[in-house]
Amino acid sequence: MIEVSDVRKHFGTVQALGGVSFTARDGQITALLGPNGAGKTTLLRLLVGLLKRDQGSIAIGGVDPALDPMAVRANIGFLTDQFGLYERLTTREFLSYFGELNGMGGAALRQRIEEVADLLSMEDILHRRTKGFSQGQRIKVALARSLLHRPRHLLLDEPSRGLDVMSTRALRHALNALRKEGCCVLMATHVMQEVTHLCDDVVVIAKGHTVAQGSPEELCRRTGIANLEDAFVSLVGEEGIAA
Ligand SMILES: Nc1ncnc2c1ncn2[C@@H]1O[C@H](COP(=O)(O)OP(=O)(O)OP(=O)(O)O)[C@@H](O)[C@H]1O
Repeated sequence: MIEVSDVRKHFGTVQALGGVSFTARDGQITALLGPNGAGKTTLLRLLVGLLKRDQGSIAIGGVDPALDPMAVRANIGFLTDQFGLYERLTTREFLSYFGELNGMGGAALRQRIEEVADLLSMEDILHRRTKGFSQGQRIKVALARSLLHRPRHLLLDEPSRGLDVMSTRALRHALNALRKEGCCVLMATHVMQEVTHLCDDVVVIAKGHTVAQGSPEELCRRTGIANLEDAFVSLVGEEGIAA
């Protein structure tokens, strides 16, 4: 479970987060929905301990990433927009390397790489060097890396960008499987269709503040608007859109 309470963060005079609070539960996929500049990436970076908050509290599986970042990272998979691939390595070599960094090895690691490749439908690129990979292939490798150590929490920053229809379906299938295993998935996204079809819960943020939290159906009911995209625009308001 991820618990966030009144988290604030400034970069100099820029307020990135001015008070974000929500809970993301185990066995659920929670969407982080907000206009450009709302603070989604900043929040994810705070959650994994890459940034330090100015104020508020964060607990990932009960642990504060500011106090024990290593314990939190052992329990978290993080997909950012920086994939950090090593282009001279094949996908399998890259995953082996990061598996070993996470204390895995031998037959167990080899088997886990096959499992993750199967989950993400990426068997065809396991033997290839990552140099020249398409955007979708790069995302798959980075996602595979974040899943190798079976994290209980998965943080994804716009995971479906650049994915074709088949890869998007493979991603959805993988996220559904992780949800069934009880994983807590938090996903920043702009794709309303993905939120409607995949997410149990939605946290709406605008200008660094939580605006609403609820299932897609609840948000539609609350706003009296049948379509999630229109409900989102109504919750955020014209002010948030211009942020
Ligand atoms: N390192 C930084 N230095 C200065 N300002 C920053 C920094 N990182 C983020 N910001 C600012 O904080 C605010 C939130 O940015 P953030 O990247 O978290 O938004 P986002 O919701 O992820 O946006 P997008 O959907 O466009 O990716 C923005 O105004 C951004 O310019």
